[in-house]
Amino acid sequence: METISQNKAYGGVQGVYRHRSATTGTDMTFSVYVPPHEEGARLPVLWYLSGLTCTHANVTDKGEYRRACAEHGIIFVAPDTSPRGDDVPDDDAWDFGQGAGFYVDATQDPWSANFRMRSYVEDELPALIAREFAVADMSRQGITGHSMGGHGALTIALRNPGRFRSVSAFAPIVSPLNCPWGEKALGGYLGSDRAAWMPYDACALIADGARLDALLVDQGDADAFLREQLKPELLQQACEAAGIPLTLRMQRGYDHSYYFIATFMADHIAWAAERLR
Ligand SMILES: N[C@@H](CCC(=O)N[C@@H](CS)C(=O)NCC(=O)O)C(=O)O
Repeated sequence: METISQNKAYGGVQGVYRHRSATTGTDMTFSVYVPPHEEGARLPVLWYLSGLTCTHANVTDKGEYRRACAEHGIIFVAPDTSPRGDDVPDDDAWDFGQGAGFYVDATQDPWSANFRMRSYVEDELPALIAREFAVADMSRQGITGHSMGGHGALTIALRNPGRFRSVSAFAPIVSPLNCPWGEKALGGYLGSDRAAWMPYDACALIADGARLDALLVDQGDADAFLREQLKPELLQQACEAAGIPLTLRMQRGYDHSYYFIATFMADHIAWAAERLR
């Protein structure tokens, strides 16, 4: 692992790191904020998965998470959203290819060689964090994310029961089976057999028996993607039918941007802190 930058912030260290990923076959960049702590302390880890077009840098620059992470003693990890590079397949559209990995392991050519973000985020990066950051207590993990990253957070938590004590999301894609972004991405990465998409659909996973202890979702009602892509009512119905306690907060006047995320970031960190103590 190579250190790209380290800056003191709120008494802790905001770092950006790069490593060679065996999973994606590319270099991958991610950011980690380690709050101030006593020597020898072990701190919980909150994963933040980003949305379409993002790298680690969007939330690192605009997410305003460091003050709350320092207050609660939480490590904040932000991976990239896809493999990148001149040798990596891409698409002209902003919602497919590089910057749009959808946290799936692609099975279709030409994507399957590099686009393995499920395995990267579920397996390789957690192992690297555990190895390189002695302060990280991997028995206390939480996960959150935005939009495509909210979809990633929900599906990864639902597929890995017991791993995340805290789950939340900002304006998540809740059912890729039922929105244009999802149909395009999962169709492209996984092929036309929709049964293969099921492990990547939060609502389908819940209908199939997957459970969460609790879930916090913030959604702006002025989000331009709300009605066509995000459809929180589908998650609400799935959670109601399954008895999953969902706190869905429709936030009046907020859009899809990092101004919205930054406004409610401290609430999500407090939500995680309560469950990661
Ligand atoms: N095409 C627009 C819309 C895509 C969009 O809103 N992406 C969200 C995630 S789904 C985002 O966080 N964009 C980057 C940013 O706001 O910093 C863009 O390129 O930003």
